[in-house]
Amino acid sequence: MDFRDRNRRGVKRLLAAFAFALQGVRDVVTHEKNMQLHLIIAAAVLALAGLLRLPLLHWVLLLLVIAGVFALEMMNTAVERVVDLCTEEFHPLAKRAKDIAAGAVFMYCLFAVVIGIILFLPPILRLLK
Ligand SMILES: Nc1ncnc2c1ncn2[C@@H]1O[C@H](COP(=O)(O)OP(=O)(O)OP(=O)(O)O)[C@@H](O)[C@H]1O
Repeated sequence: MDFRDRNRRGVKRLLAAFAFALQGVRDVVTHEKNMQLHLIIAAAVLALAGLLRLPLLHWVLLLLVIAGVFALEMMNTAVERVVDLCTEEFHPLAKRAKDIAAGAVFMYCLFAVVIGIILFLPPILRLLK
């Protein structure tokens, strides 16, 4: 499929967009260490949720938070790549753009940890009693 072919219509266009999006997912999963770390942590969190038999609503919250981390990490990577494309020189604006994008992931992860504590602490304490 040629990315310059703008004449695709209907299902073909949808399938092409889907294929390009999957290429993006494969790209970050294979090349980005941070994304690989997020995947390992997400797998561990979901395994723990299974062991502790968390209620369905808690599973939904966990999946929302995990999806948010994945999506933000991908947007951060996209910002990094675009900045690298714009300049290979040191530029204060390039630094601000990259650091703000990384800060967005950090902020979200911070709140994800708090949500994790709220969801996991009570069943863990119950188990230890
Ligand atoms: N072109 C640039 N101009 C100014 N500062 C930059 C530039 N590129 C990166 N930086 C800054 O240098 C630091 C390290 O960036 P570096 O490029 O090593 O990692 P990254 O691009 O943020 O992530 P990755 O390692 O995943 O590519 C960050 O604070 C970043 O903002």
